[in-house]
Amino acid sequence: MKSNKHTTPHTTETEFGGAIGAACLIVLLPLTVLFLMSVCVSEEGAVFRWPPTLPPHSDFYDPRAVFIITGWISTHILLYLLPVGKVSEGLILRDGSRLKYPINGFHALCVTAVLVCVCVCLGVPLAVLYELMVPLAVCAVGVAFLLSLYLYTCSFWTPAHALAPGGNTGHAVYDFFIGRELNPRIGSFDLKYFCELRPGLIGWVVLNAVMLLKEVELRGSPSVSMLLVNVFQLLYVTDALWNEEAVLSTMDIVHDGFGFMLAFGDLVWVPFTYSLQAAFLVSHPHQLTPFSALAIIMLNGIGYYTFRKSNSQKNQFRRDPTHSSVRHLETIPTATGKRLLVSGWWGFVRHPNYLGDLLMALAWSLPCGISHILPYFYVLYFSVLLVHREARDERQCRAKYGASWDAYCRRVPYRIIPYIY
Ligand SMILES: NC(=O)C1=CN([C@@H]2O[C@H](COP(=O)(O)OP(=O)(O)OC[C@H]3O[C@@H](n4cnc5c(N)ncnc54)[C@H](OP(=O)(O)O)[C@@H]3O)[C@@H](O)[C@H]2O)C=CC1
Ligand SMILES: CC(C)=CCC[C@@H](C)[C@H]1CC=C2C3=C(CC[C@@]21C)[C@@]1(C)CC[C@H](O)C(C)(C)[C@@H]1CC3
Repeated sequence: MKSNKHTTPHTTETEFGGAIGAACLIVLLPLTVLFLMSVCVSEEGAVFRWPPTLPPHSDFYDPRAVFIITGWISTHILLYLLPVGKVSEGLILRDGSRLKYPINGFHALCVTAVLVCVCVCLGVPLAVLYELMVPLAVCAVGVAFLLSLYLYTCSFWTPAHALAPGGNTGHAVYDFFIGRELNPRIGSFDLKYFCELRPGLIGWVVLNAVMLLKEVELRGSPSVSMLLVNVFQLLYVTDALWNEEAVLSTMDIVHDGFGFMLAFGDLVWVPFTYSLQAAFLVSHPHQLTPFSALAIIMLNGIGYYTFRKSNSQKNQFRRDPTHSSVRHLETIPTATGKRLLVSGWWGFVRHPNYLGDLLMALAWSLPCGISHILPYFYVLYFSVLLVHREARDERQCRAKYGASWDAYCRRVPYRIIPYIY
């Protein structure tokens, strides 16, 4: 195969502070995960305490963790390869082709749920994974680094049209971080699509279940707070896998390369930081009053309704604008032939789905009480991620739709939160 090194024009625009920012993030992101997990299990649970309470070095490695992570990823590779469910086509690529993707993530979730139930019934001590959380995270970081090195190296044998628009600056560290290749595959196995929805996302809810089992082991029964966190987050993950096809049109699949940022995000950040609320509740039990439990359930319900309805409305409109559920909506034309919704959910704010997601994020943290900042880490990080994501999407839409996008922004002035942002 011919190397593309000398044939691809380099992108000049960078994000995250360029090569220096990327280098810092490559070091800081894994340290942040380990720091948060260590603080979470400590008695004080204090993020701002200095020096931080860290476990001894010996606690960072356990051979069982290597075995578990290898087994977990292998199981999900097998489930991905099972010929069940339909096969969908992604959006049209620059060379005019369309890739095929198996839509069987929901099956993988169901099989995992059955396996977890069988383990519990057979008395397999799953709660022991709670003690292995830090070595499991260390091992997942190792997998993310190895995978990113593999992706970066292989990208030099990829044709120029298969590279991501933003991951080809020529700065090795930056490109390693952002990802050079858009849709890296081994045969028909799509590495980015697999990582985005399977091992990390399903791993997150399994870790939550482990926390619940640990709580039962320690206190005899699960708390209302723990049940709420588990049910809310399971609903979110089930929704993502039930609507798996919709991920094929997200910017991560369509626009972003697959490098350290997404590999680490999918395999480490999602399972080990999104499960912090449940981990926190094991070491810091919190009693909810029936009224606060009800208020939190309502908040999650409103958030989920906003998130699902707005995502479904846009997906339906993009698939078939003449469908009875969307044809009454007001739209504006664009030069590309596509139209933009200016009424319904997308006439309320420019990102109603982000608003719903943020309301849910708050509902996942509130069951932990308000005595510590740690369970609110997800809300804070997620707000930053969505504001940054909104700005990136805005740039891409302005480039795509020009004056029509400006007209949409005038018509719908608020980005995520009405009258505030
Ligand atoms: N839990 C987590 O960690 C994360 C969750 N998310 C969630 O993922 C979901 C997907 O988010 P994301 O991929 O960022 O983007 P969106 O689903 O918000 O899609 C943005 C795209 O929608 C289209 N669009 C925008 N405005 C309109 C309009 N008025 N009418 C019609 N089409 C419009 C444009 O694409 P086009 O015109 O080309 O169709 C635009 O690029 C969200 O619900 C988000 O909250 C995202 C990141 C992390
Ligand atoms: C700090 C760091 C390394 C950030 C990387 C960002 C990733 C963690 C997120 C980028 C986009 C994501 C999406 C989801 C999870 C988080 C990441 C990977 C998602 C799978 C969550 C479930 C949703 O329903 C979704 C499928 C729409 C969503 C897609 C984007």
